[in-house]
Amino acid sequence: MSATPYDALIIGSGQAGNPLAYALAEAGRRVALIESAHLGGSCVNYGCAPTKMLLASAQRAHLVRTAGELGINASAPTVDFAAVVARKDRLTQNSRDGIEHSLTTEHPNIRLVRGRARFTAPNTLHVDLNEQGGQEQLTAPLIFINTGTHAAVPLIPGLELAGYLTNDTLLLGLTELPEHLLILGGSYIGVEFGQMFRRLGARVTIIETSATLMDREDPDVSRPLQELLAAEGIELVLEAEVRHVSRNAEGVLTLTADTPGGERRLRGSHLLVATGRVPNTLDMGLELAGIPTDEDGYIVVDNDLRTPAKGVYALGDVKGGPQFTHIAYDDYRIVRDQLLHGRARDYHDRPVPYVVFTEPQLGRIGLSKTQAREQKVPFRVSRLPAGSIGRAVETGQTAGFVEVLVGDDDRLLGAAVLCEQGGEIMTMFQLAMAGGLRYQQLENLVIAHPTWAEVLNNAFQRLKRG
Ligand SMILES: Cc1cc2nc3c(=O)[nH]c(=O)nc-3n(C[C@H](O)[C@H](O)[C@H](O)COP(=O)(O)OP(=O)(O)OC[C@H]3O[C@@H](n4cnc5c(N)ncnc54)[C@H](O)[C@@H]3O)c2cc1C
Ligand SMILES: NC(=O)c1ccc[n+]([C@@H]2O[C@H](COP(=O)([O-])OP(=O)(O)OC[C@H]3O[C@@H](n4cnc5c(N)ncnc54)[C@H](O)[C@@H]3O)[C@@H](O)[C@H]2O)c1
Repeated sequence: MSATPYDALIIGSGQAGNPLAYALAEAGRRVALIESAHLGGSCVNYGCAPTKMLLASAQRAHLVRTAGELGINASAPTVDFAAVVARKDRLTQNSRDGIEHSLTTEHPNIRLVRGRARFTAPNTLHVDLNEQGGQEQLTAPLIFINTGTHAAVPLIPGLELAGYLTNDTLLLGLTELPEHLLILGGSYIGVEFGQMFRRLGARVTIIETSATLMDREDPDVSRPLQELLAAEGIELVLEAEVRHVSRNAEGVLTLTADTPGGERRLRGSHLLVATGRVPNTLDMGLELAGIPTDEDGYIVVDNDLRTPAKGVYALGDVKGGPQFTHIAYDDYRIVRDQLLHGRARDYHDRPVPYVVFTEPQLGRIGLSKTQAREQKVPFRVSRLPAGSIGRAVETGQTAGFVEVLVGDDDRLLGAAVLCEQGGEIMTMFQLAMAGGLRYQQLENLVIAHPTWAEVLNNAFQRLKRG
C-alpha cells in the first residue's frame, strides 16, 4: 500500500492537536488529523468540561439545599439525574460538532481521518480506519503525537472481575445516580467526583493511600479542603491499602482495605477508579520510528517538545509532566511559534497554575511552602481566612483561606487559594507574578468595593517568615 503524502500528520484530536491543525492549515500546510474516538479528546468528552457541567448541577442542588442559610425557604431539591446527564451530553455534543465543523468545513487544508494510527517506519503511519476493515498509510516530514492518557487501574485481586468505572466510562455511560459511590484515589478526580456525586444525592466514600487528600499540597492546604468535604458527609478512608475487591450476587461491592485502624470492609454500589493516568503510547509502533519513552511510557522530548526522531513532536499529556488542558494548549503554542514564527521557548519555563473545581475551589500557582523549603528559596507567608473578606461575609461564602508566598525581593513566589472564586483569585496573583509586581503594589491598588478582588489589598497583612 503506498503512503499518501501530507505536509503534517497529527495523531489525536486533543487540546494541542486541534489548534495545531488549524494553525498549520491556515499557514497553507496540508494536514491530516487522525482521531480514533471522539473529537476533542479527554477535556471535551470525559475530562474537564463534562465534570464541570455535572459539578454545576451539583452546586445548584447544594445552593437550593442550603438556601435557608440566607433566609430563603426552599424544599429539598429533587435531582433528575437523567436530565442532569442529558444537559451534559447536549453540551458535549455541541462541542464535538463545533470541532468537526471547524476541522472539516472551515479548514479545507485539513483532512480528518477517523481511525487508530501507529508508526510503521520513520515519518510513516498506518491507520486502521474506524470504518469496518479500512486501512491507510500516510506520510509526512512532520508528525505530532497528541494521544493523551487513560485511567491507570491498580492491580488489586478481584478488581477486574468485580467491575469498576473510570472517568471515561462514568462520564460517557452512567445513566443512574449511584446509591453509594466508592472512589479509589483522593486527588483531583477523586475530590471533584466525590463532591459532585455527594451533592447530587449519592453516598460517597473516598479511599486514598496517602495520609491526606490532594497530598501534593502543603498539609495545611489539603486538610481544610478535606475537612470541608467530610463536613458534607463524604466518608474518607485515608492511609488505606485495598487488598481485595469483590461483588456479590446483589451487585454490592466490597473493598477490603488495610487502614491504620485495622482491616475495613467498605461496601458500595459503584466503584470509580481515580488513581492517576497512563499514556496512550502502547501499540503505537514508536520503536519503529525511533521514538523513545520513559519507564512509565511517556514520550521523551527536548525543551522544544521534539522527540529524537526527526520531525516528530509530542504534545500534551503524552509527553509527561503536569496534565492539564492549559498545558496541552500551551504545548501547541510552543510548537506553532517554533515552526511558523521562528520563535523558540523552553516549556520548562512556564508557570503551571491549576484549580480544583470543588466548592470552594482550590487555586494554586507557583511555589508551595514545602517546595520553597526544598528549593531553599527564602520566603514570607501570609494567610488570610476567607471569612475576613467583605464579599465572603456578604454572600455567606466564608469557608477557606487565601495564602500568598513572598520572596525577599517583595515579589510573589506563589499562592494557594481555597475560597469561593479561588481559581479567579489565584489567577490575579499569577498576573502579578507575570508582571513582576511587588506585593506593596497590590496592597495599594485601588480595587472596586465590594469585590472578591479586594483580597489583593489585604492578603499580605499577616506576612511572616516561612
Ligand atoms: C476527569 C478529568 C477531569 C479533568 N479536569 C481538568 C480540568 O478541570 N482542567 C484541566 O486543565 N485539566 C483537566 N483534566 C486534564 C485534561 O483533560 C488533560 O490534561 C487534557 O485533556 C490533555 O489533552 P491532550 O491534548 O494531551 O490529550 P487528549 O485530550 O486526551 O486527546 C488525546 C486524543 O488522542 C486520541 N488517540 C489516542 N491514541 C490514538 C491513536 N493511536 N490514533 C488516533 N487517535 C488516538 C484519543 O482518542 C484522544 O481523543 C481532566 C482530566 C480528567 C480525566
Ligand atoms: N481540575 C483539574 O485541573 C483536574 C481535574 C481532574 C483531573 N485532572 C488531571 O487528571 C490527572 C489524573 O487525576 P487523578 O486524580 O486520577 O490522578 P492523580 O495522579 O492526581 O492522583 C491519584 C491519587 O490516587 C492515589 N492512589 C494511587 N493508587 C491508589 C490505590 N491503589 N488506592 C488508593 N489510592 C491510590 C494517589 O495517592 C493519588 O492521591 C491529574 O494529573 C490532573 O492533572 C485535573
